[in-house]
Amino acid sequence: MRGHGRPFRGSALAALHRQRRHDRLGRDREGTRWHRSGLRHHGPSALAARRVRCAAHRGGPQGRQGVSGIVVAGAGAFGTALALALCGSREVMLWGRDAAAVAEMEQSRTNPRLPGVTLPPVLTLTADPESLARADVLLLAIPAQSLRGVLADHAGALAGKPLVACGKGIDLETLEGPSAAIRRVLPTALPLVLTGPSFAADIARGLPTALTLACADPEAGSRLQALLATPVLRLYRTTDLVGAELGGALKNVVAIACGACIGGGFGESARAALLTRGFAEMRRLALRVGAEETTLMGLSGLGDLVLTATSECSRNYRFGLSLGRREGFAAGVTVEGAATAQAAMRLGDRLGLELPVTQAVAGLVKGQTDVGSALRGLLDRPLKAE
Ligand SMILES: NC(=O)C1=CN([C@@H]2O[C@H](COP(=O)(O)OP(=O)(O)OC[C@H]3O[C@@H](n4cnc5c(N)ncnc54)[C@H](O)[C@@H]3O)[C@@H](O)[C@H]2O)C=CC1
Ligand SMILES: O=C(CO)COP(=O)(O)O
Repeated sequence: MRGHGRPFRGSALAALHRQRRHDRLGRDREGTRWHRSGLRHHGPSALAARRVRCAAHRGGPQGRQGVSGIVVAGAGAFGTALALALCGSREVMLWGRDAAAVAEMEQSRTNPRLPGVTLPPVLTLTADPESLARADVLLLAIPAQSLRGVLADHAGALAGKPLVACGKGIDLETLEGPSAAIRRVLPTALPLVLTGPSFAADIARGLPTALTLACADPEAGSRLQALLATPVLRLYRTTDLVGAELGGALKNVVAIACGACIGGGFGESARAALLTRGFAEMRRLALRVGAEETTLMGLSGLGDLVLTATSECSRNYRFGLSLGRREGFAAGVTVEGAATAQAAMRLGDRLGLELPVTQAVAGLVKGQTDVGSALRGLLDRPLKAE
């Protein structure tokens, strides 16, 4: 049973201690030490890493004082789902930029982007930017092309804190992922990435989900893992930020290709080929910019690709379907793969990499080609070793 509807009873500290005990057992089995004084990470975000430790110790009392431990920024489908998943046992606030939309959510206790889901009273909603300043840890469920702007607009509130990027895309201007955006705009913050196969609707309903949490500082990563995991939201940690965020970003491009393939009537065998060759491209690009193979093979890469490129619950896949069927697509729906296809193309060009599936998607999105021509272009490529 999930904790929705259970009032927060100031038990965040106790919950955290339980989690840490649990985590310590796991780490002992792995042969690593939990108790370690000092920080391994001595970069500009060392202060933020220290904050993680302090937040872990202060979670309960802070909650009782009404100072939010965790703020989820971005009251769309994913931000709302994450806030719902965490709010049963922790002090969580969901922040949205649009005061009218937040007021409507507060009044109806629903989010139109998550039909059929009720927001429990324990989940606090706000449009007040001051709430960002009071957070110990922030989850940023913001689309990739807006992230840098949000970081800059709220720099004073976010500087020096652990910032968990939950969006999946590559910035069209900088050709960087969310962790680099955080480092670029807020060098004193501690960037983390939360990514992996997870539809907001599934998380919001409390269905079991496993995600990757990436943090360059292993100790801070462990603490955030303990803070953000729930009985049904299982987090695996890695220090490979680049691999985690690129897997999450690039799978959206391949999902558009797979949707277009089915929408155009080219069949499931062709989709399997696109998924596999698309994954080869994801791997080629990600490894070139420093990602680790194991990350690409894990939840944030292959895992999320399999989910997104085969399910009509995915907006990227559905967008691809509409391209294949030559239908329109609803405006205002977040389709990260559209911009990320262009960004990945530019990155590939800069690095001298061949990314034919990405190129086809970029052409489709821009209306420069149709699905039939794009597929023929892929089939006509010179025969080569796999
Ligand atoms: N919906 C899903 O199943 C999942 C989504 N994600 C990722 O999460 C990110 C957000 O997606 P969703 O929440 O689904 O999209 P959404 O379209 O439901 O919501 C996006 C939210 O971002 C907010 N936003 C946009 N620009 C903003 C800005 N400048 N300042 C403040 N807020 C801003 C919007 O107001 C909106 O509330 C995307 O990168 C997506 O790939 C990741 C995993 C699952
Ligand atoms: O990232 C997702 C699933 O892991 C959500 O996919 P869409 O953005 O395509 O809906």
